[in-house]
Amino acid sequence: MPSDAILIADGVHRHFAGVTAVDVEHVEIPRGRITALIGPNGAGKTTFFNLLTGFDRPQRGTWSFDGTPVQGLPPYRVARLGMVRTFQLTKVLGRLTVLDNMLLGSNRQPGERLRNALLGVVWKKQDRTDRERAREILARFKLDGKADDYAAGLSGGQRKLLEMARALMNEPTLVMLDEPMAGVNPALTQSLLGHIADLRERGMTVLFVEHDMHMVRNLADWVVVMAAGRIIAEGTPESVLSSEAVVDAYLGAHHDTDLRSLIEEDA
Ligand SMILES: Nc1ncnc2c1ncn2[C@@H]1O[C@H](COP(=O)(O)OP(=O)(O)OP(=O)(O)O)[C@@H](O)[C@H]1O
Repeated sequence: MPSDAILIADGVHRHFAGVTAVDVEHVEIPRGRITALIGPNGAGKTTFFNLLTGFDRPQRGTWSFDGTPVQGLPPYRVARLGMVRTFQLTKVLGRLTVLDNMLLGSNRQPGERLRNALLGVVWKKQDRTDRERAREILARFKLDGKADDYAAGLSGGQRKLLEMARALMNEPTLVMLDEPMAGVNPALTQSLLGHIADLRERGMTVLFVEHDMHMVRNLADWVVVMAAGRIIAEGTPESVLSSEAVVDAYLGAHHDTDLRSLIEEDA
């Protein structure tokens, strides 16, 4: 599918003391689409996310985002280019308010904030713009009523929503979500699905890691499968989920998602 790729990675290799975590020869993520990165536990999905976004360094490999080489850049510079990610375990700060968590997502650096604070009027204008944007996004995620509450009081699902909302403060073009549904109760699942689909409607590209095959089926335009660090298959959800290699990769790892029954459901 990727005739127009927003992210292209080549020869990315990361090992930890003899264990190969990531060994990706080549992968492309299509622009403006939702791509699911799936694979059994320990396949290397989170490590690959960490490498791409500068939170970890590979032993070798190159990748580019929107034509710009990104390898070697620290996370904040990757984010400034428009490539943002969320974490499997949310990094929401409980002792800050929901609104302050959002302001931390703004791509202004603390130093920049300080410098601008000394400039008075300029800072006030930028701060007001950031706050307006934060409230606007919170309203979209139905968290505006909680803007002044401590984030510690949010449920697990609301934290996931807040983390996604915060990622949007940077006006990203690529949003990478690491297991957005993990720990989310069924009441919020539908709303999260809607928010992810909405990102695509707004022209963003989404790459998400997920174990829930119903979600992959419902949401993804394209699926990339990892096993033992390598990309073993890619294609549309229908073709990938009926591939024997994919089923073997999951069942071989005794994965809890019963892919075989999902496939039989379709037959
Ligand atoms: N910091 C680390 N030190 C040592 N080994 C690591 C480290 N991070 C990851 N690994 C190893 O790398 C491999 C890939 O792990 P990773 O967490 O990327 O897989 P994953 O596909 O995200 O798994 P899951 O679906 O369970 O989150 C595993 O064997 C893991 O034990």
